[in-house]
Amino acid sequence: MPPRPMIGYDHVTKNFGLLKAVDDVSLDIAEGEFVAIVGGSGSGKTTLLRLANRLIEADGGSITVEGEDVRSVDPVALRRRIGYVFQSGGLFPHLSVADNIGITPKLLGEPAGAITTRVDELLELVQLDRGAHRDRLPEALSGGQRQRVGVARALAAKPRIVLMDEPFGALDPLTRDALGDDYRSLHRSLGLTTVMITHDMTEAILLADRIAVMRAGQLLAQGTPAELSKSSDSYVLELLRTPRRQVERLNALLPQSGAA
Ligand SMILES: Nc1ncnc2c1ncn2[C@@H]1O[C@H](COP(=O)(O)OP(=O)(O)OP(=O)(O)O)[C@@H](O)[C@H]1O
Repeated sequence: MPPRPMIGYDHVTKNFGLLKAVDDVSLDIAEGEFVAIVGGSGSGKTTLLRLANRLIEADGGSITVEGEDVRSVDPVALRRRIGYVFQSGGLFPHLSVADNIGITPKLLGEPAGAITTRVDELLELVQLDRGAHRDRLPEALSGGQRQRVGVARALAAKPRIVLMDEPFGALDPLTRDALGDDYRSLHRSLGLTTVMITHDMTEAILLADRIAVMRAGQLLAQGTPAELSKSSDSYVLELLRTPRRQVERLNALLPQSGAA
């Protein structure tokens, strides 16, 4: 028998009025896996992600998290078990970095001393200097620093699963690369299961073990980049060709030596 998935979508459907935002999607995400969801704007990626922690309720099919049907789990309890990183950080503007990171442990009733220790551990984990950052407000951080705080906050309640909605999309390419690599290391060292939405196929190929391609609410294809490259679907092949075409154009434009 195959091991039980950490997240299992079984023929899941979500409608908004007449629109099928998620249309009969089945997808299993194994423990420890890093899965990227790619697809055009409006293809249902965010809806699919939010169905897992019941920020949105499904109309049909079923979803399990760690083997439990999410409908049988209290939504607030479920969300504390699943870290969520928003595109823009989603930090509370009036709370300091430390209070943003510590908000879930505080809601869980942990003692103040334990929260302080946890916040400091998390700042170190996401490579932010404690002294310089713990008391700042989000407005006094760069975009990359805000996303690091967003990751720290998502990890505060020690979740086994992290969902990320375009976490690095709004960052400059160097910061984006660094943060992606750092998060990938955390994913591995903490034994997380991660589902990340991205518009960037290169990022998906470099960071994820497996890629799920959405189009018009449907899951068009899923697999490793090598498996997807054998797809018979022209949209999937086109998505996969994009990074290679960019490299070819770059190679043609940049001199080979000194380009690194
Ligand atoms: N609360 C809602 N009410 C009505 N329609 C919605 C709602 N949320 C999403 N939709 C619609 O469902 C479809 C899928 O939206 P979703 O946000 O899941 O797409 P996406 O692939 O994440 O898009 P993007 O990449 O632009 O964020 C879109 O057509 C969107 O307009």
